[in-house]
Amino acid sequence: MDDSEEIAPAVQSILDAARERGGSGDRVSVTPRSLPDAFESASTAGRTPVIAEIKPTSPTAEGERTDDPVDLAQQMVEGGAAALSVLTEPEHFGGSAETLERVRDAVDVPVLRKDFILHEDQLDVVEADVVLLIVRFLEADGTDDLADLLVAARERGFQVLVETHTASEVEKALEAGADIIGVNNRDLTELAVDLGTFESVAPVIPESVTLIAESGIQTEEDATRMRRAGADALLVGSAIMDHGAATDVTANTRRLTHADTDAAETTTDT
Ligand SMILES: O=P(O)(O)OC[C@@H](O)[C@@H](O)c1c[nH]c2ccccc12
Repeated sequence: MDDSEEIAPAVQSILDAARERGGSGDRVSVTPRSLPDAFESASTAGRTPVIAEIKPTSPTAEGERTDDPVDLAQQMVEGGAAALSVLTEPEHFGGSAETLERVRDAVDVPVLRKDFILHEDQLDVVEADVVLLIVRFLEADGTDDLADLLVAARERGFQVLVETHTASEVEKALEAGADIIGVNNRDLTELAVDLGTFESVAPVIPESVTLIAESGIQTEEDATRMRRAGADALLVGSAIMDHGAATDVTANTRRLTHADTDAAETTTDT
């Protein structure tokens, strides 16, 4: 499938840059901190499982946060984040592998490496507990196959979050053997966010899969809405980082980790 004409120009530019990046050459081998266990212990402790994302900037953000990512990470954990996500994409998100390394050294929670991995050697950049593979971007010519990359990532010890946006992408993720699936509420063709995306896609995903609602979650109501629709965890960036403003990251995180934790169970009763 050739989607190059449909993808937003900002996203195309991210992909073009990603194609150029290689790995370090040395094969990474990691002993990961379990993501499902981290969600489980947050739930047991009465918190909504949240992956808080360190994203200094992005094509849709206004401004850039320049404070120390390690400080931000500690504030997120203090606010009850079950896991962290760190952008390592340098050109459009202000990320780096070094940032992820420093953050992972400073906290005990699992850390997701957020990047645009298109080839196996791009897995060999930095140790992380989880890596992201985006179904949509692995359909283009010249990229590795999703199923092969999933195996390659697991061989290195990584857990894998497979990102989807539609039911047919979920189908592909399941066929490839994904056991942690994210549904991105942000549409990569227009960069518009619609929380209805998660609600419409979630029902096709089996119970056995760890299911994550990604993007566009701003308020406690949004968090509750995603939990009611079946999210085991929420991936939140902008609402916690609050780009451009020196707001309280701990309080921003706490607001969402203390959103209605009964919401996920409520649906199973009805
Ligand atoms: O800032 P938000 O709307 O809370 O979104 C976080 C996260 O879901 C988003 O950054 C994201 C989802 N998938 C991605 C893939 C690459 C880079 C970034 C992303």
